[in-house]
Amino acid sequence: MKASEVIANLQRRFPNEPEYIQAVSQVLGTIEEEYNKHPEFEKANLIERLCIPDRVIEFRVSWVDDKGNVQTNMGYRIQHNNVIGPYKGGLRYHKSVNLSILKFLAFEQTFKNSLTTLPMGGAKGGSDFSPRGKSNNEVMRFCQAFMTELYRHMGPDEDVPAGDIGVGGREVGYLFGMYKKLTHQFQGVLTGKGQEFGGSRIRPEATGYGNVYFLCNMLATKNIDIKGKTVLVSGSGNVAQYTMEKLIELGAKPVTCSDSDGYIYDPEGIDREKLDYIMELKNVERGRIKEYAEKYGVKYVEGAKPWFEKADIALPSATQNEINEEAAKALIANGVIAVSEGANMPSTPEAIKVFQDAKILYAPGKAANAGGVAVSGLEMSQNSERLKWSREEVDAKLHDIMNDIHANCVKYGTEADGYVNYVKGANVAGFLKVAKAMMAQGIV
Ligand SMILES: NC(=O)C1=CN([C@@H]2O[C@H](COP(=O)(O)OP(=O)(O)OC[C@H]3O[C@@H](n4cnc5c(N)ncnc54)[C@H](O)[C@@H]3O)[C@@H](O)[C@H]2O)C=CC1
Ligand SMILES: O=C(O)CCC(=O)C(=O)O
Repeated sequence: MKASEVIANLQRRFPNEPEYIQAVSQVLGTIEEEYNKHPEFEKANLIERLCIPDRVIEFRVSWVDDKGNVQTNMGYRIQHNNVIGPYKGGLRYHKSVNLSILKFLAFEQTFKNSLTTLPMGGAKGGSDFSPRGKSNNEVMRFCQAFMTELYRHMGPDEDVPAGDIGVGGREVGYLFGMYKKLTHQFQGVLTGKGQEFGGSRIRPEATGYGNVYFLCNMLATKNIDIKGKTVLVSGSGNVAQYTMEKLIELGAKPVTCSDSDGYIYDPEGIDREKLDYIMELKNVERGRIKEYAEKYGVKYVEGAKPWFEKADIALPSATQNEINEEAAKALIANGVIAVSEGANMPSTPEAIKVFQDAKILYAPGKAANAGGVAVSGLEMSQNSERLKWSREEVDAKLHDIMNDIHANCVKYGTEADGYVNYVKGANVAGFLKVAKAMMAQGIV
């Protein structure tokens, strides 16, 4: 396989899908050498079958807003690969959602899920519907309309969606209710469910906690303690909130967080009380992060990202391509020692190069944020056995999984000079498991 030729071919076939091509390019560039050690892969044209999703489902969603107007949105589900388990991955509701973004996310999910050690294939879905500014009733009607199409493609052994940007506990609840109504089945077909109806303990916390556990593993390779470190966090949604919670618990100091309008900088640190305020503001009142700055009298920067502030560590937890080359250079110039991605693909290829050239600790999302889907996998296990595990049990398993992913990155990513290329490590480890399963299952 020649990575550049495969990428050029995909670019020709999918000319309007830049995020998808970006994600594929990142992976192919790092697995090429390993792939070419296996002539049987090339003979089976494994790479093309792995890059192109198994299935793309696209549908119209019609719903009625509070004023009685009929609205339409697009709905999608990308079932990327199910060789190691049922399709699994979140749903994103955001006005920017399109095929390119969902195809990149589904592709990444396949490798991420492989890394978790659990039997889950990769998928992603969502809609260009934005819950922002909508009433609860509008969100409910939209979720119900979305499910009237999606339910045909789901099942506990077929495809198990969950949350992502714009889809949290509220949306998962409405989606689950409609699935149950349509099918008469109470099944583990969605994860991130409420604690009262089959949700796993620690699932809401898992992505953020898992990212901090992964970060601690990276720091440990340099004998660095997280205690006392200042941290730039972006986003203020699910991942950002529980990232900050774990940082505070471990004695680190988050000093920024953001939303799509801007970021706040609190040099004293966001403590437990201030985090409770953010959770209330974002999860209940659905307000803007600017209000934090007004309440606590700190700096708010409109229309900007937090990467130009000084800190020891950066944990991007908002969205794709939120750190560009210029921001990466600023982070390095300001002395950042580690970047660990809570979001999916938040760093551009140019930014990643800056981090790796500077030889800082840098973890890609598919390794560092895999704790969320891992606990989703544990939720599926609990649903299957009709049991609910304790917080301690789930957290211990999450710890083990993040340790295992870190060890695999070190195994496959350590370079001749001892530097751990976590991108290569994660991609090769994730790839090998999927590739071996594909070979065993024939050309299907
Ligand atoms: N929820 C989960 O379990 C997992 C989420 N992720 C990734 O983490 C990231 C955040 O997801 P969640 O916290 O679940 O979503 P969320 O909807 O709870 O929060 C998203 C946050 O990002 C901000 N944001 C969204 N688009 C933005 C933009 N264009 N510019 C600046 N800020 C923007 C929002 O204002 C919000 O604060 C996404 O990249 C998602 O794919 C990754 C693994 C699992
Ligand atoms: O929990 C899940 O199934 C999906 C999580 C997710 O969307 C992600 O890992 O990006």
